[in-house]
Amino acid sequence: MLSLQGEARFNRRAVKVAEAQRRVLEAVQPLPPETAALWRCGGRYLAQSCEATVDWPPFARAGMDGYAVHAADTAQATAEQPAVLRVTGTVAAGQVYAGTVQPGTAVRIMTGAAVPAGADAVVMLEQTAEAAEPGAQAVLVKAPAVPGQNVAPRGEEFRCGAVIARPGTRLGPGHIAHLGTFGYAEVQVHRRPRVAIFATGTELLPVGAPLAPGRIRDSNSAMIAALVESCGGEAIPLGHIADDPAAVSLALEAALDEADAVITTGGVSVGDYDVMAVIMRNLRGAAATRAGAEDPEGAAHDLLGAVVREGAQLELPGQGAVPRGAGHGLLFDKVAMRPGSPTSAAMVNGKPLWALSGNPGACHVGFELFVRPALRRMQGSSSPLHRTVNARLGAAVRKGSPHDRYVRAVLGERDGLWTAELLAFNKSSMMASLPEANALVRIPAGPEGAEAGAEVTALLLGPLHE
Ligand SMILES: Nc1nc2c(c(=O)[nH]1)N[C@H]1C(S)=C(S)[C@@H](COP(=O)(O)OP(=O)(O)OC[C@H]3O[C@@H](n4cnc5c(N)ncnc54)[C@H](O)[C@@H]3O)O[C@H]1N2
Ligand code: MOO
Ligand SMILES: [Mg+2]
Repeated sequence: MLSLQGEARFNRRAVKVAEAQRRVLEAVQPLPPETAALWRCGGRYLAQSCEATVDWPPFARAGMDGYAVHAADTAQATAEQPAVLRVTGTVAAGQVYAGTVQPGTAVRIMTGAAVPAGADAVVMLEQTAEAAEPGAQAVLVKAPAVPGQNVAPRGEEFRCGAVIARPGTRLGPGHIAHLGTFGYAEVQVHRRPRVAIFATGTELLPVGAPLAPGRIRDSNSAMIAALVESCGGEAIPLGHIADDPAAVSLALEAALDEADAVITTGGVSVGDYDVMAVIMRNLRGAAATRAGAEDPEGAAHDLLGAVVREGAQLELPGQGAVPRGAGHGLLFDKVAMRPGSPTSAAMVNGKPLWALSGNPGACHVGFELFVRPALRRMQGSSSPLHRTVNARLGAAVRKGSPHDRYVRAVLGERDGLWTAELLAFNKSSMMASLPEANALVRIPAGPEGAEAGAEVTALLLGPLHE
């Protein structure tokens, strides 16, 4: 069985969270654009610039059902002494009134219809009455109208040519409404990353299996799939694999062939069976190996295959230069944070590979900090990192830590300020607090934790209204 010898397993160098994020974001590229039907574009990232193709509204539009009038005709109107206007026709939404409204006349009009030429105001139906004389075709206006009343002028909201959405914008329902308005039946959006996911761990069982002594179900794979889908990726679940280097290497190669990115969970620490740690370690030397290789793809293949053939006896080059954005090699294999310190990431032939921790809490944090921003970037996002807010801690944190901690929390508003209540059961190995958390709160490294009311940074995990 695979085993890392001596000191070799301990010389991983921790990088800071921001540096690890920078390395991942520099390494990945937006996927090519594709054409998608507008109604399927919610949550997708624009790969084109979109402009208003007409003034909006495109014509002066009635905002009420009532009568289109000359405001001046109604200046003296009261309930007791209404203005009497001759009604010359009706215009429904979608119709265009052929004539011009002359002084002393009115046209009955419906909400959304084009206000006829000549009229400068719409009087709502409730401020009018039918004329008493039968067949008189007249309306009594009981209140004065002012010019422009209940009329949305042409171009009030958008001028033709104005930019309505830029490349990198994540399309929400509001953007979709604009694009529909301006005739974008199809839109150029970045392709969704196809993300293969597999778990390593001999103890793992499929979710549908009964428990057996010492065994647990692979819940991380499904959690990661949900996380991938929540940021626009397409999850390709590949199941779980025993801690067998040959099997894991093969699965990894198949996953890399099939997908744009791969996420694994488990086996990244220093245990005897932590297979992913060895695979990531072998990618450490990738830059050096590749420089001397005639066939870079072949070299990459060897780097994975070497685990199978040679296990821990590999000749491992030193840390060397990290090939940032270069498309192949380790990005980091330790992060100065809790939980998730063994979280690792690499590029393999231009595709990102994340080896997340097996501990569910650490797996979740690793995804949020290093995978979500990158999947956003692969979709062309112009702001891939989490939105953060400054919040006050609801209660003191008594525990110090040598590294920044990312603690699951519920963020809410108290006395007009964001307040973060840290959740119980938020250790790396725990999952009880996962569903409730709407933020990850950063507790800075230090010997003493933090006081109640201390200002902290909270990374928003999802829309707060959900
Ligand atoms: N001697 C040391 N031991 C450990 C260290 C260390 O520095 N020195 N680091 C600890 C830290 S921190 C973490 S985090 C974990 C990381 O463990 P791995 O990423 O190697 O994960 P595993 O060993 O495979 O599993 C850990 C834990 O999670 C459970 N697990 C694994 N996969 C799944 C899954 N798909 N679904 C649900 N649960 C899963 C697994 O059964 C273990 O209980 O290492 C510490 N150890
Ligand atoms: O770094 Mo580990 O994820 O804390 O427990
Ligand atoms: Mg382990």
